Formats: sequence, structure tokens, C-alpha cells
Amino acid sequence: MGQRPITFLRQVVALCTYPNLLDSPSFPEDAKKRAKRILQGCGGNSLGSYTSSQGINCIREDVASYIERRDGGVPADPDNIYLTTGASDGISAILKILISGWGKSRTGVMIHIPQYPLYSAAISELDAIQVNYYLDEENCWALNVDELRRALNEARAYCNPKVLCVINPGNPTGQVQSRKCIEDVIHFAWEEKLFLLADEVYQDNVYSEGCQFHSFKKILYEMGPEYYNNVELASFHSTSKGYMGECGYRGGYMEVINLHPEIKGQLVKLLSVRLCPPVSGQAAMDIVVNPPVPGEESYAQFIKEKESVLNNLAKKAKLTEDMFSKIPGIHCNPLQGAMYAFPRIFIPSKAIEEAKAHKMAPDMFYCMKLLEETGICVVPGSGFGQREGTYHFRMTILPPVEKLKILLEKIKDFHIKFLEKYA
Ligand SMILES: Cc1ncc(COP(=O)(O)O)c(C=O)c1O
Repeated sequence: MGQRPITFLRQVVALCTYPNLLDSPSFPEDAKKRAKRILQGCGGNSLGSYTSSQGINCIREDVASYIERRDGGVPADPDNIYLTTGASDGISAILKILISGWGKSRTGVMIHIPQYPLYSAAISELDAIQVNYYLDEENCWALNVDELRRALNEARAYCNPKVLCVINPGNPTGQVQSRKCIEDVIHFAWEEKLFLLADEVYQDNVYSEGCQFHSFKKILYEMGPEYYNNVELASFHSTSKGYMGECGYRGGYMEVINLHPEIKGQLVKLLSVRLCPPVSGQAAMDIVVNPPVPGEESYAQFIKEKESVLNNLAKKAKLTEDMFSKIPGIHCNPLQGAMYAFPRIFIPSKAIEEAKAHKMAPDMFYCMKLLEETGICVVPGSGFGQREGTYHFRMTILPPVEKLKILLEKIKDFHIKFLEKYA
């Protein structure tokens, strides 16, 4: 997608990978200092050995300090931090630990619709029950506690709902939940004794003015001891998104709060089956949580690169939203965060009939036509789930601005012709 990697992150990983470079004058001293510390944390001064299953100690300490800074001083304990192979690995591991029972007592996992398919896939792989609750499209994909309660009450007839998952900022819908929404969700989880899974991999990707990322952990603490001593919470972060976009390193962490010590033991045992997360991914995670600070040699360049990526993403989010709002038969909520647009598309009944004749969901039919006629690949809303009778597609905003403009123009022309053809 043309995004340039963050120099400092690559420098530190390069130094860790090939420590002979520590003598090279081409690398800044602050990168060398980080690399030496990570290498010491590896024990054997090499990225090429296994680490403890929970991850390198000094990196878990850096993650805990990052969380404390992010959350305005709310304490974080390195012992509650687990480094993971991207966020995906942590999400699957926690779900594995939480799922049990048979028949009506089988664990139900609540996930919003539309959802990111990692959740439906993991739930299905673990033979758990997926309990859908719908985000409110008319209200910019907000979470609504009445809808959560409806879903929970209905699900109790056929399973044992124990887990509530929330992705914020959202994939595929790109919304940033308000503080009030998060408080309501935490209160609901506390009342109903649900284990909260907060997928916060897009925490740096907030673009709209008036929107702010609020971590579940911070709000949980601000709601008082009754909540923070009782609500079980796992939250996830990753090197894959944000301004770094380093999804190939497979770095991530999870922080788990209020997990019973015996279950914690089981979690470590489960994680030890995969030995340890990639050590280069752990090093990359360290740079995300421990970047250059004012006064350090690399600070100015780091901030310049970080802001350039984030400002560009904000520009592309606005461009995409503006363009979709001008196309007849397309409605797109504001792109407040994350990396996607999820516009609603009107599909004429003639096209729906033709899709049925081809045994395809109507939005799949639409996306296949778009692919065939323009070469543009977007994902049909049916892949994420959507309210019956509504159709969407998901498109990423990652391409460079000029390319994105061309893609959006092509989608516009295609859509208008599609409406005319099936009118
Ligand atoms: C909401 C969400 N959670 C988790 C992931 C997985 O990220 P990772 O690369 O850290 O495994 C993604 C990837 O797109 C995502 O969008």
C-alpha cells in the first residue's frame, strides 16, 4: 500500500537481528540502547532462541508502563501481560480457555454484527455458540445496551453466554465508541457476569474530531473498585495496525485483569504449547510501546514519520467518506477510526434475483461484478454479518491518496452503471 515503515522500529529490529551492526556508526545511539536491552532480555544475546512463553520480561515491563501512560496512571502489572503472535493468537488463546460445556450449557460468545471474521472463525473452530448483537447503523454503529440485553436473554434459552467481545475502534465499521457506550457495556458485563474481550488493535487510528479512544481498562478503573475488582477483562493490541502497520512481524500483547490465579496458570500452560511468540515480533512490540522520547536522537524523525502516516490515514478516511456520500444509492457513516469504510449499498430487486439465480448473496454478486469490471476487490458485507435485507461492502482506505481517488471514481462509475442496468 506504499506506506513507509517507521525507521526507528526497523533499525532496532535490524540491530537485534544482526548485533554486529551495534558497532556501525550508521545507527543512532538510542536505537542501539533499545536493541542492547532487548538482547539482554533474550538471555543469550540473540533473537534466535526461544523466550519464556509469556514473552520477554523487560518487554512486558515496557508494555505495562505504556498502558499506565496511556491510561493516565491506572496501574498495570507486567505479570498480567502476555506477548502474543499478533493479537489473533491472544484472542484465540483466551477464547480457548473460556469455552466449555455441552448442549445448553455450551459457552456462548457475544460478538457484534458486523464483526471481524477472526471471531466467527475462532468460535466455530472451538465449537462454541456465536451470539450476535447488532451495532446501530443509524447511530454511527454505536453499541446499544438494550440490544445486548435482547441478544443475551434470547441466547440463554440455548447456551451459556459467558463472553462479550467488542472491537473498538471497529473493524469493519470504522466507528469509535463513546465513553458513555463503554461505561454502559462495562456495567452490563458486571451485572451479567460476562468476561469482556476488548479488541483495541486500532487504538492509534482515530481520525474524526470529537472522537477519542477510551480504553476499556481505563474506564473500568474510573468506574470504581466494585467494577475493577470484579469485571474480568482481556484487552489486545498489536504491531499490525496504528501508524506502524508491521503485520508481518506478528507482534502483539494482551493484558488480562481479574483472572483467577489457577486459570492464569492454565493460560500460561496453554500458551507454552506454542513455545513463544516470534522474538522479532516481541522486539517490534517493544518499539511500539517504548518509542523515542523528547531529547532522544531519533525523536524528531520518529514523530515526523508517525504523524505523516496518521495524517495521511485521516485524509484518506475523509476523502472516502466524502466520495461515498456523493454517490446515489450508497450511504456511508463517518469513518471515525480504524482502516475501513463499510458503506451500505442499495441493490435493485432485479440484481437480487440474478444473484439468487447464481446462488450468490446479493452483495457477493455486486462485489464479484465490481471485481470483474474494474479489478477492484472489496469484501461483501455478508462476510461480516449485517441486518437482514441490508447490503454493504468493506473497503480499506490504505492505498496512497492518488490511487485511492482513482479507485473511488471507478467504484462510483461502476455503481451508477449497475443501478442503471438493473433498474
Ligand atoms: C479487529 C481486529 N482484531 C485483530 C486482528 C488481527 O491482528 P493481528 O495481525 O495482530 O493478529 C485484526 C486484523 O485485521 C483486526 O482487524
